[in-house]
Amino acid sequence: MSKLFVSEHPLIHTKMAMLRDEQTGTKEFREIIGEVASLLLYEATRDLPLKEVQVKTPIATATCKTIDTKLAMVPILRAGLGMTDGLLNLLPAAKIGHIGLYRDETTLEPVEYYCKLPLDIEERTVFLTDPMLATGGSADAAIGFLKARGVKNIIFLCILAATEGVERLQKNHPDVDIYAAAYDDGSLNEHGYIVPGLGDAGDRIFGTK
Ligand SMILES: O=P(O)(O)OC[C@H]1O[C@H](OP(=O)(O)OP(=O)(O)O)[C@H](O)[C@@H]1O
Ligand SMILES: O=c1cc[nH]c(=O)[nH]1
Ligand SMILES: [Mg+2]
Repeated sequence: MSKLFVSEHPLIHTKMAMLRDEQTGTKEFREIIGEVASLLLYEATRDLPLKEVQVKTPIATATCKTIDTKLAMVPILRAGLGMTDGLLNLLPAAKIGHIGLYRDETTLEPVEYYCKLPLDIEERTVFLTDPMLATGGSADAAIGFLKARGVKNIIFLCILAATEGVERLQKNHPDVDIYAAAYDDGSLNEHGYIVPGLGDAGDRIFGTK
């Protein structure tokens, strides 16, 4: 079964409290989403492979280590975009793909409207990002697209995960580790929203409601 990492870091706890607060406005919400995404990526890159390199310092040659895999970020539009700048702060050379999905409000099923991925995506370790993992339908479908393109190493990063979504991903994609800044262990409400959650992440990031 895949790993579920849920952060217990005091910085993330504090920022999650601000994200959950209904009084937090768009500017601050967007900034904090980026900060939490960076902190989460720090954890999610911990096990990446390393290679030795020789670096000439002003004094002598040092044996150093650098990441030994090609990387890509793939945000699930639209809300996943809110995490991208935070990730690029740590890995500015990563390639970026986009998968456009929205969740049908009635059926809660994901509807695809866009997909553009780096040509060599199958050679890359892919960080798939979406702030919210609710029913898991959107992440499940996005992982399916990546696998259909031959991607073998996928790590899913989200700000808030719910039990239903985690169980769905672990059942359908046991090879994909999940990194969440927080986890809400309860049922979704009648509209498929995470409880207590943080509301509609896309609307809060982009100020559309
Ligand atoms: O786990 P699920 O039940 O699929 O729900 C999560 C999805 O719902 C939200 O997207 P939404 O459909 O609101 O689109 P948006 O990002 O354009 O706001 C969120 O950003 C996820 O993509
Ligand atoms: O709670 C939820 C569930 C799905 N999408 C969101 O933005 N929030
Ligand atoms: Mg939304």
